[in-house]
Amino acid sequence: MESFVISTLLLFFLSVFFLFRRKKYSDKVPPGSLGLPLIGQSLGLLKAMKANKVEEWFQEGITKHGPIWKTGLFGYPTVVLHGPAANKFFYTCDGSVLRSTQPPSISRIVGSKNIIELVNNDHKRVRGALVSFLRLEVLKQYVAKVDEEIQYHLQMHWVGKHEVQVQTVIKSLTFNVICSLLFGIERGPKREKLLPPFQDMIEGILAIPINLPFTKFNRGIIARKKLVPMLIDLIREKREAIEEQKRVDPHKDLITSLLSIRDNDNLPMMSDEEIIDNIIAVMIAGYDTTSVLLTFLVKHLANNGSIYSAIAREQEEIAKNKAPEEALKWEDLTKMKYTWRVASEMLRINTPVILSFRRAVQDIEYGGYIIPKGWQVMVSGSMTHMDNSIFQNPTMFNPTRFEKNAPSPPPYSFVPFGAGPRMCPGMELAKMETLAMMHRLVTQFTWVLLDKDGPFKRIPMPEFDNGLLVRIMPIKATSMPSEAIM
Ligand code: HEM
Repeated sequence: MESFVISTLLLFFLSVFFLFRRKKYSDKVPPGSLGLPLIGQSLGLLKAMKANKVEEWFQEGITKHGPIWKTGLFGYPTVVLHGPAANKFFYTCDGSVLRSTQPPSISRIVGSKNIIELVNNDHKRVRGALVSFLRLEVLKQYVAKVDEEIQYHLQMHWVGKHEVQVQTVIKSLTFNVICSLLFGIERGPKREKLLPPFQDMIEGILAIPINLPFTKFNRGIIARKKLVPMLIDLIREKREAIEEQKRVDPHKDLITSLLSIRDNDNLPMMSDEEIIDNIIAVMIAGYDTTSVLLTFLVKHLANNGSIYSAIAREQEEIAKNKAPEEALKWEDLTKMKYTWRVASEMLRINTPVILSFRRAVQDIEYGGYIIPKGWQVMVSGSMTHMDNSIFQNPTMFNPTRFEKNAPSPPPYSFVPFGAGPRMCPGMELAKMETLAMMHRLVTQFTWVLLDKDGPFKRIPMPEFDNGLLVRIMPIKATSMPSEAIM
């Protein structure tokens, strides 16, 4: 209760403060209306997200005011920006000008030292440590490990089943890949113990931040308290293994890598607190995003026999040159060019992370306007993805846009993974997981949607009604359908 009262008072004082600053800059801030104090136009945006109409919501603002406009969102006056130049400004601005932010309720669950909260040198240091494991040269050696998790997943959730709730089960796959690859936790009771607090944390992050007993937010805070001792034990075990064995591969898993990495004075690059908050951040950042991409692909392939068949032909060609049980290798993934073009087009048309936020650290001049210090700045990558001056017929699903000889989209117009110093460090892992899963799926199954259009809401990540229910049919080893998938 106490924290609810404090948050309400804080928001009240913030709105009085911003009201005062609005007066100071009233002739220089972008056009638009901040709406009601605190609420602004948050309800309209949330409604548009639920109806999957965020682009329409944006377009309405652009039509009324142009590509730079102001509104009130989630307790803050907000400047909304649109276009590749705006994306460039947003994604490449120094942290001392535009700062990455999360609502305080999120950092309470994820931890105050998580990468999204960090700026300048601290951000560079922690990001460098994460990327030293998540970079392609290191990940390449783990293709077989990811593939092994996928094959186990298919055995557990697909083989012998008639119906599958795709999004629901694929979330368990992304959780298991993270546990295996990033945390080095083998399948079994230890991994299973992590899942309930992790799920409560995710729900807490997405919930209204009211900390009362039995609210989802409260459960998220309690879940963090349960998870942290487990992570402390894990860190202790890994540290002991490094000390005892002396020659432990620093790239054995992400935690071992973060513990092994040293600065120029041979001191640990990250404190244990930073390691904890950032493994939680990576867990959360890599869970929903990749599962959403895979779910959209399954949905699209159910409705589009020719794209399914083209992917299946590419994957069969790869499978033909391997022994039946042989694991996928990095070289196999490099041959999945068409499959990745389809995934890229899916990322364009159904961008998993649709809104990105920053906060102005100082008064900023942009596009002839002032963005006052403390105001929020928001872009939507999806808006440039759907801009018909950049992508012709933007609503048409057309993977040939990403062919080698097709003209590349202008810089900062295709940004499903963001761009600049905060560009997604998990991109290569997401790509690896997506390609390996598509290989295993199309070489073993065909499927049809049981919910006609596979509707979904953004809350804020896309959530499919019924978890995207499909009927699946196994493919006999040698009989690949040549055209449609029934
Ligand atoms: C299809 C899958 C994914 C998509 C579409 C995606 C998208 C994004 C986007 C757009 C950002 C930048 C947000 C901003 O600048 O405001 C981001 C950041 C981030 N992503 Fe991903 N992501 C995906 C998968 C992953 C995975 C698998 C991991 C971890 C293994 C991950 C870890 C992170 C982290 C740690 C950040 C923060 C980076 C920083 O602040 O420097 N992501 N992601």
